[in-house]
Amino acid sequence: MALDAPQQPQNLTAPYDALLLASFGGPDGPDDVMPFLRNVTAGKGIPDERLAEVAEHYHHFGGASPINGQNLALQRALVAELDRRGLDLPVVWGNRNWTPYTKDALAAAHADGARRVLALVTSAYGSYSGCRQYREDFWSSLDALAVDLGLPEGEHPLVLDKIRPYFDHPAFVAANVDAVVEALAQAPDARVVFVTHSVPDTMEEASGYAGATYSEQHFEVARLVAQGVAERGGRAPEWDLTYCSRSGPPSQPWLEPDVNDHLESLAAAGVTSVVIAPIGFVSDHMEVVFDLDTEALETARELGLTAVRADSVGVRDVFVRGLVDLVVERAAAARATDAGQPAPEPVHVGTLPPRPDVCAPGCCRRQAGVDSGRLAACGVDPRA
Ligand SMILES: CC1=C(CCC(=O)O)c2cc3nc(cc4[nH]c(cc5[nH]c(cc1n2)c(C)c5CCC(=O)O)c(CCC(=O)O)c4C)C(CCC(=O)O)=C3C
Ligand SMILES: [Fe+2]
Repeated sequence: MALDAPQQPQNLTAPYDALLLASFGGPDGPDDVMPFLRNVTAGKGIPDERLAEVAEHYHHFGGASPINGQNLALQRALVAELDRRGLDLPVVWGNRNWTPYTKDALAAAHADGARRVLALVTSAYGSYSGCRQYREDFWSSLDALAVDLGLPEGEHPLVLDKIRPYFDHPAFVAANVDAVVEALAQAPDARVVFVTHSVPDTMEEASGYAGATYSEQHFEVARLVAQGVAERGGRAPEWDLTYCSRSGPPSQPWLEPDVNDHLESLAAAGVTSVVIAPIGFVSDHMEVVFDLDTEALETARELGLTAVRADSVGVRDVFVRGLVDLVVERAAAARATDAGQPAPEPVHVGTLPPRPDVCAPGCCRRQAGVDSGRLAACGVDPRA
C-alpha cells in the first residue's frame, strides 16, 4: 500500500514566487502622450513628423491608449485562471515605457518576498522589439531596484526568468482561429489579410537566431490559422501577410507590403471582401484601433471592399488557459534544469523549432552583429 501512496501534491508553479506581466505601456491621458513617445523613441532616429503624427493617433482617443485597460483585464484573467487551478502565484504588471514601470512591479514583488520571478511578455513573437528589448528593460530595472535596495554593485535583488515567445503555442493559434472563424461568419467569401507590426529589415534579419525570423514566425502562424479555419468545417481561405505601423525614415527599408497598399492591390485584382486579422498583436493596441480600425477600414471603404476586423486574442478563455499552461511548463523546465535534468519538450504546433526558454547568445538583436550596449536578463550571455 505504502508504495502506491499518492505522490505529494506538487506545487506546479515552483520555483516561482510571482509572475510579472511585462508589457509596452501607453499614455493614460493627454499630458502623458509626449513624454511616453520620448521614452519609446529615445535614440531610435524616428523623424519628428512621425512622432507628431503618432501623437495625433493618441489624441484622437483622448490621449489614452487602450493598452493599459487591456493589460489590467489580462492580469485579472490570469489571476482568475491561476486561482481556478488552485495555483498560488501572485501576478504583478509592469511596463517598459510607461507607468506602472517594470522596476516598480518587481519592487512590489520583492517587498512581498519574491526572489524568483517569471516574466510573461505581451508579445508572442521573437524579435528585438518583442523579446530582447524587454530583456534589456528587465536588466536595467533589476539594476535600478538593486540601487534602491542598497545592494552591493553587481548584485540583483531577485532572479528573473522568461517564458519563450509563444506564437507557436496551440492556444495562441486556436484563439486566432476562433477569431477568424467568427469574422468569416460575417463575410463568408472574404480573403484573410493577416497583419502584424512592421519592423526594419535589419531587425527582421537579426531576429532569426536559432529558429525562424520574425516574418517567418508570422507566416507560420498565418498558415496554421488558415489551416485551423479549414478544419473547423469552413473552406480553406486565401490569405496574405501584411504589415502596419511603419515608422523610421523613408530611406530605411521595413517589412512590406503595408496593409493599406495591399488592400489596394487586392481590390485591383478583383477581391471584394476581406477579413483583417491582427495576429501580430495580443490585444487591441493603438496600432489596432488606429492603424487598422481607423485607417485600414477607411482604405477598404474607399476601395469599395467589404472589410471585417477579426478580434485580437485579448482575454479569450482558450488563450488565457494557454498562458497559464506556459507558466506551468516553464516552471517544470526550471525545476528540471535546477535538478540537472533535461527539460520536458515544450508544447508547440507547426514546423518551426520552439524558441528556447533561455535566450541564446546574440538572439534577437536590433541589428545583426551590433551590440546594443545594453545588458539583457533571461539569456545565457547578458552581453551578446
Ligand atoms: C514589433 C513591434 C511590436 C509588437 C511587439 C509588442 O507588442 O511588443 C510593437 C508594439 C507596440 N508598439 C507600440 C507603440 C509604439 N511603437 C513605436 C515604434 C516602433 N515599434 C516597433 C516595433 C514593434 N512595436 C519598431 C521597430 C518601432 C520603431 C522604433 C524602435 O525601433 O523601437 C512607437 C514610436 C512612434 C512610431 O514610430 O510609431 C510607438 C508609440 C505599442 C503601444 C501601443 C498602444 O499604445 O496601444 C505597442 C504594443
Ligand atoms: Fe511599436
